Amino acid sequence: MPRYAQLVMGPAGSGKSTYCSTLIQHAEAINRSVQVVNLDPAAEHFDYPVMADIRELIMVDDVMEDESLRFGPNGGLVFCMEYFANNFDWLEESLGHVEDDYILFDCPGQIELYTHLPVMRQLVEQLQQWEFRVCGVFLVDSQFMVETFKFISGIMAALSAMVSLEIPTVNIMTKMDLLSPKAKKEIEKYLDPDMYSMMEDNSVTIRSKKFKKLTKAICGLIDDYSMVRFLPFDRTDEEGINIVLQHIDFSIQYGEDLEFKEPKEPEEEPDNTNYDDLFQDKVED
Ligand SMILES: Nc1nc2c(ncn2[C@@H]2O[C@H](COP(=O)(O)OP(=O)(O)OP(=O)(O)O)[C@@H](O)[C@H]2O)c(=O)[nH]1
Ligand SMILES: [Mg+2]
Repeated sequence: MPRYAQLVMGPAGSGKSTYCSTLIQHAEAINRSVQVVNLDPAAEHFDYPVMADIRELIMVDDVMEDESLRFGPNGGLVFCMEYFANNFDWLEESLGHVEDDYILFDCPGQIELYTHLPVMRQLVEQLQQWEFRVCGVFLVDSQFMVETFKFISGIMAALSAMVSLEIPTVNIMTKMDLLSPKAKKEIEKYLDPDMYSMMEDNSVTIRSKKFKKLTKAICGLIDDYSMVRFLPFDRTDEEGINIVLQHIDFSIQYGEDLEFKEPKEPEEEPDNTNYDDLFQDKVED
């Protein structure tokens, strides 16, 4: 039986930990078992119960305080993640071997982890060896997406994660609840973007010919291959959260191998039910 994992990624402060805790609450409400593993060795606050916490293995503060290493916060994080990659047996022990497990991995926000460092890919390969089906969930803050150029750089970040990890990826625009109704309307065009017309709208503001050409080529590439779409995520909207979850479940075929469970019997049957009435057409005299 497979197990299922979401790698929750995205730039610093994009809402990864909030996404995890929102999803945990949603899963509880719909009676589904979902657990979280914190993979951020610099995490200070999160409000979900963890199945495992990388800080039990290594913490950024300890690495930064080490006199022989002398790392700053970013170098310290990279050191921690490399240490983690050399100690996957810690993760294996913490995860145990439960079939049908569904686990969210709350990852750190340093973008270099998803662009050129090998650790996230090594993690994916390791999880796959443990029979996990892994979906990447890439979060981008909607506050930064209301302008075309910010949007293109958000897409490029999501794309580099997709290309370097080679797993199905669902891209999510977070913090939709903070947008005004006008901004919400404005952002709709970014969810399933028509890059060519977006480019046309903004090309007037680009003065350099070469830069215009490059931006056009990038937009064309994104559009031609329909490579990036975003799903809106509003933590106050249960229906929207459900749609996001359905997309992710579909990409890792969650539910296909689950055994059918009998629905719960109602506590008490109404004693005036006449089943013959329900199943037979009544003939009126
Ligand atoms: N209103 C609102 N605030 C949000 C939402 N998601 C995150 N926030 C706020 O944004 C800030 C950062 O959220 P986190 O969930 O900690 O972001 P993160 O991506 O885990 O951050 P790092 O782990 O530091 O990279 C917090 O103050 C959250 O309360 C959201 O959907 N709506
Ligand atoms: Mg976080």
